[in-house]
Amino acid sequence: MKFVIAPDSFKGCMTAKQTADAMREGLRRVFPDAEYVMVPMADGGEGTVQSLVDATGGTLRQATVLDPLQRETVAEYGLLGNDAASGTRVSGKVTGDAAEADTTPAAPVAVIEMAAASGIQFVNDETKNPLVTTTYGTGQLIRAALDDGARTIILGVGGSATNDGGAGMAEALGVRFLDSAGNPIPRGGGFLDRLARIDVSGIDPRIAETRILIASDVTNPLVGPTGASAVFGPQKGATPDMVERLDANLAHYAAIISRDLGIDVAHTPGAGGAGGLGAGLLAFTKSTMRSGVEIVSQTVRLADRAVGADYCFTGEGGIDFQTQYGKTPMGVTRAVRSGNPGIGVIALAGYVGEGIDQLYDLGIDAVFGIVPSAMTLAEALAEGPANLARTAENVGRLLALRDCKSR
Ligand SMILES: O=C(O)[C@H](O)CO
Repeated sequence: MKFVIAPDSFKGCMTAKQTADAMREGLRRVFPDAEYVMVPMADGGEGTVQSLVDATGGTLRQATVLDPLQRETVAEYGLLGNDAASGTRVSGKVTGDAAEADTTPAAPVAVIEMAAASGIQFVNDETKNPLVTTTYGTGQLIRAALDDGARTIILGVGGSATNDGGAGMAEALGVRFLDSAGNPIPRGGGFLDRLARIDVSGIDPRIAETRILIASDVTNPLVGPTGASAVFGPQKGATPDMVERLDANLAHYAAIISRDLGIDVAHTPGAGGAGGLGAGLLAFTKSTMRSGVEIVSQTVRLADRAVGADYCFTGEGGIDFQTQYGKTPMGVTRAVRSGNPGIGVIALAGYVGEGIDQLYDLGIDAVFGIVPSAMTLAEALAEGPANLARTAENVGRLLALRDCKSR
């Protein structure tokens, strides 16, 4: 028997690696001699750095950067390791779009979550203010990864405190945003109306050799009623007046980008991710926007690793109808089925919500909740690993029975 174990984290309870370990522990009680292919997963959101570092035997790195309010903080990012896919080095070899730009095959691949430097967790009800928050720290993280030699960067976009169109990120990489007198404008989305000219002559030359894979959590455009400011501004503290001002500023920013760089970012799907960081990345770097779980699946070569497997166990803290929209269990299902159409896919979750029957139609064979009885959230979190292992064991018992009967 061969199992692929490819879950996301159970947020607040277990990392993806701990989740995978608990699943394997349960299955091992039934199938002690089975082969287990361990692939901790993520969808580009929180936990992506940890999962990819764990999946590839990579390293966690730290850099001192500015948080969204321009206070110094230490943020983590990752460099992928060599043992992603059955010992095959991942270095610079993300298949698909990234491979084309991979001018330095031996260069490490970095993984960054923008929220590590510019996330909403850095502000509170008193300090959140998307007029002034900046993605400068995300640019500093990119720089740190370049210093490490990375020329392919997987960048998780989302969970931000910012609405600056990625101008802060670009500034940290050497782009200058100037007013009509030729002076730099202040950082923050509230000041982009002062932008008269963009000067890219000082951009870090390594950016031209670097492919950035944007793993965005949304497909919203930069501006308009479904844009960054209107949809995500309020959660960052924007009042209706501020939303209007921020949206107008991003439209002005997009117009100057179009005039000075010849790139249209106003309406590109995903450009509105993380307060328009998606737009800034598309404008100032060699970036490609992709589904986060697809990027992660390709990076760890999940489809290849599922060849010959009987079952794939995946899962996430919560599973419901939204799982079909780019969440890890769905992405894992697509990836393993592409390499192995006959594989059985079983999803385990802490919470099972409405609409999971849609997932059956999309290829997930069965979904199981792991909580055995009514309990508080604190209890469910504390007992998560044991509950998960027990559920995996019980599903394993069913599989063993089926196996036995079919013989
Ligand atoms: O950071 C944000 O604005 C949201 O997560 C959407 O990307």
